[in-house]
Amino acid sequence: MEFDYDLFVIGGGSGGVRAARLASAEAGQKVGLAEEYRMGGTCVIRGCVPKKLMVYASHFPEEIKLAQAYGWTVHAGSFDWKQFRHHLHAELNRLEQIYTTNLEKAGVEIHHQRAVLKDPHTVELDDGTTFKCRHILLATGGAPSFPPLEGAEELGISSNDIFLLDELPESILIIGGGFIACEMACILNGLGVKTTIFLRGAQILRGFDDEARGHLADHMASLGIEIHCGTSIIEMVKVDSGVNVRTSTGHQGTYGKVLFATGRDPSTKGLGLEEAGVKLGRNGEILVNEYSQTDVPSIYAIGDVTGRVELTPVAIREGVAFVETVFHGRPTPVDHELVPSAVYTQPELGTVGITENEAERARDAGGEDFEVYATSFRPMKTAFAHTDDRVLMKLIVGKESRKVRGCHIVAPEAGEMIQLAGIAIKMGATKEDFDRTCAVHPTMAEELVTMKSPVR
Ligand SMILES: Cc1cc2nc3c(=O)[nH]c(=O)nc-3n(C[C@H](O)[C@H](O)[C@H](O)COP(=O)(O)OP(=O)(O)OC[C@H]3O[C@@H](n4cnc5c(N)ncnc54)[C@H](O)[C@@H]3O)c2cc1C
Ligand SMILES: NC(=O)c1ccc[n+]([C@@H]2O[C@H](COP(=O)([O-])OP(=O)(O)OC[C@H]3O[C@@H](n4cnc5c(N)ncnc54)[C@H](O)[C@@H]3O)[C@@H](O)[C@H]2O)c1
Repeated sequence: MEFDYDLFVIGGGSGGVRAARLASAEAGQKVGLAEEYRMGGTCVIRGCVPKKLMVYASHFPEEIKLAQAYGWTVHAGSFDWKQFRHHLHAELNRLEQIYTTNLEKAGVEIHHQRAVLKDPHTVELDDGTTFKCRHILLATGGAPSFPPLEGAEELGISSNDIFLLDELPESILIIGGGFIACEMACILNGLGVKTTIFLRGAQILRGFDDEARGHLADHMASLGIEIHCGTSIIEMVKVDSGVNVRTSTGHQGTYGKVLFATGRDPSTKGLGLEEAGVKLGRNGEILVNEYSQTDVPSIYAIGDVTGRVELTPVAIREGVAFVETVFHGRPTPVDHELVPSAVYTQPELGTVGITENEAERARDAGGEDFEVYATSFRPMKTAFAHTDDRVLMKLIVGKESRKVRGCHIVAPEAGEMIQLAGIAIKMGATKEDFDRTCAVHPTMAEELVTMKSPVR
């Protein structure tokens, strides 16, 4: 068969862009890529990047309060959302252009339109053009999902909409207790929006270490964020000042906006997967093997659309491993073990490895026993300002192996700290390796190498 492309990538997000660039520039393949919205995908346009810039913006009121305690005569004044949004989008445009230019420089042919599969070797663009492709990589990511509640999509907004708001509401109700719910709650609260969270479960951030979740929830509440656990929304009605909401617990209230942060669905609708014979899992994710290959040998999938670990660095690594496997003849399975991550709340939660609960379950199932080292303290910077802010550092250590199997940090800049702890833990460091590492003083992170006795 004659092919138009050695590789065609559908989706110009974190995973797709990296795979396309490497396959073209390093492996010398003829590569095409289709992006239906904006180059850079979720992370650059409506995820990590604009979110982190909003995190920075939201920190200033607390910093200014601290500055006052340190002797500065400063006042927060007011926040100009429109000015910030203008600057934010100028920055996103700049990044989008860089992504496009880098792909072009690498020799990738970009098609700025939607693409779908026709068969195992054919893609079709929106304008009807078809291409024969030796390999096809699906990197279409995911999109916010709304619960099946009447009015949710019409009256509610998703994280996509936050970055485009004309003005910040006076109040917001956030539904959900995951990454996006907690980050957006801290951001919007920091920017002066009265913020309430409703979540179904008993605590925010299911799946994270229980002690870390409790510590963070307390801190978020102390900042003025109202968190209602065990609460589901059952009715939404549009009113002049926003949306009136009724809950399963009998609560009724009106909020300027209602943000659904209730998870994301893999973007597979109308992609032609059935026609091509690609199989989906229970949550609509594309099923792949350890090399990101689907059941159809010429079709691979990476990133959020595969529902494995939904993080940008993971999508990128899956893209790199795909190119190694398919174009360099070096079969490279993707390593999803011990992926560090951070939730950019106030303060941040950094985590790598197992939680105390997981360690308990593993032990009860006949696995290794474990020790918990933990400390909670008032950090020097904010203690000076007489705030009650506390930091939590926690290590889960294998009792026999002595390996540090989990690390959980709730602290300002925990994302930066967990990146470095993650290296040691990925290398298999033991508690004694941590102990013989000299502290850097005075820092918060020094507690990671000075915890002497297990607390449990
Ligand atoms: C609010 C938010 C904050 C986040 N913060 C972080 C963070 O701090 N750190 C982190 O690691 N991760 C974060 N994430 C997750 C991260 O953004 C994703 O894991 C990552 O973007 C996944 O990359 P991807 O390549 O799989 O897909 P995406 O980046 O979603 O890219 C998929 C692309 O495919 C395009 N597309 C879809 N279908 C088609 C089609 N048929 N034809 C053509 N184009 C198509 C889409 O328009 C999109 O541009 C965040 C996500 C959100 C929503
Ligand atoms: N800092 C980061 O790295 C970062 C930030 C944002 C997002 N992400 C990635 O994006 C993914 C998606 O984030 P997310 O916050 O949308 O998902 P999530 O899975 O973290 O949270 C979804 C929340 O919605 C709740 N929920 C689901 N259905 C519901 C319903 N019908 N009614 C009420 N509540 C419901 C869940 O219980 C959960 O609390 C994350 O898993 C993460 O991998 C990462």
